[in-house]
Amino acid sequence: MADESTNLSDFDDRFEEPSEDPLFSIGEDPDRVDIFSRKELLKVGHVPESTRIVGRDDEIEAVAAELRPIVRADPPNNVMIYGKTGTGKSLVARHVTERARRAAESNDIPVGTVYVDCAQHNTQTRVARTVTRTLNENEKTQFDIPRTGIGSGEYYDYLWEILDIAYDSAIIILDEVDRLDDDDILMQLTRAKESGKADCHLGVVAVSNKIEYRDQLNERVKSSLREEEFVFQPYDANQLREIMEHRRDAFCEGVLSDDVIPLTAAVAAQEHGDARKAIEILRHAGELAERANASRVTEDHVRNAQEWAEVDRFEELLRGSTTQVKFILYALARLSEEDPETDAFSTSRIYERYGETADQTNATVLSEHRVYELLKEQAFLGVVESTRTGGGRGQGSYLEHRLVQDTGIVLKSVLRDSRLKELV
Ligand SMILES: Nc1ncnc2c1ncn2[C@@H]1O[C@H](COP(=O)(O)OP(=O)(O)OP(=O)(O)O)[C@@H](O)[C@H]1O
Repeated sequence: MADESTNLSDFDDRFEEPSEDPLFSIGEDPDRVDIFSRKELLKVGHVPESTRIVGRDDEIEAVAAELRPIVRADPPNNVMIYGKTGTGKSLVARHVTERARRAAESNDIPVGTVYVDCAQHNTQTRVARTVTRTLNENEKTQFDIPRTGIGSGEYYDYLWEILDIAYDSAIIILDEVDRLDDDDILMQLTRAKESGKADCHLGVVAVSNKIEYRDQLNERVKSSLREEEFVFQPYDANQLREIMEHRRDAFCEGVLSDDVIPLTAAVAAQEHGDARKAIEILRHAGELAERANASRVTEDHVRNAQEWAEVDRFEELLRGSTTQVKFILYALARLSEEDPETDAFSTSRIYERYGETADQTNATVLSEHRVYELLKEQAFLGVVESTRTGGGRGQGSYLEHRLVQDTGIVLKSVLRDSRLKELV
């Protein structure tokens, strides 16, 4: 592994000036048209200002009502926001929390706010560390909180002191809260005041796309959380269109063809009304136009960007699957392509094609039974649909399998695996 402290500028310098490196030469193409003017508006994680937030007024008002007491130095209510991915949960949580902080501060009430992505910080220690280090106001507390070497208990000790010294209230957003490996953190935070650990009001805004999350919490956590729940509904095509219209200025004037935003909205609405997907497809369509040196972003760029997004999503679904599983899916995809009249294929037919595929790349060929088991596993994951047929007279019943996703998408995705590339 490379030494962490290796300075890249120490590497052998073959190009005197960075601009001389042909790999990075931008070139002055007189016909080149700029596509983006403020691309950052389409970046994942960008928090748009309030004028760009569309169609969530009721939700913003509802969440704000729970946090409003902090403006009068009263305790806020805890909030739980559920909803499918890309429905604006994190956005609303962050937006309302920030506005609450500003409103309280204009009344001279200091409010601390922290955003924790629990997918990244999924242990009690990591969450406690992030919250403590973010809220630590060094000039007021004189604490220098270590990054490593102490456990959650010590972080909490610091935290309670920081809260007492620096704040009247604090709001902690726990995004993707279902990814936490331990719900004790919720107990610690929601009971801090009543258990006398801190004198500051603490509000938790928890966000999850798993509606069943609450049922998994233990009774003590549930009773201390006593939260207000909100469920965000997916966006329809009109709302998605509005959301993108409000970021149109990410592009240079006149480069978006008229049908680009409506088409992107229609595509994302079919998916399940995911605003993130819509914004990603729009950005990628622009990048494709840029790479092709086109002067406008067109419907074709959107369609290609949509396919790219689907291949990406399918790849995500296969993350962690072995190359053998990809051989099996490749075999099934090829069969479906070669024989479009047939809707589903028996295990033995897939096995035969799989054997040829594995042979071609000199990979180990698994037994038919193992392939059957792997197909059943893929059916469980929703990649394959397996149905039992009656079979003919004298034949027993057997399983037939078909791909759930479009064949082209599956092929593009599995062929990204370097072992399968040689099949092309
Ligand atoms: N109402 C809206 N107005 C403007 N932009 C929005 C709106 N809703 C979502 N977005 C944008 O869509 C993207 C996804 O939103 P967000 O991250 O809030 O979704 P989420 O529901 O938290 O999704 P996940 O569960 O996957 O985290 C962000 O870039 C966000 O800015």
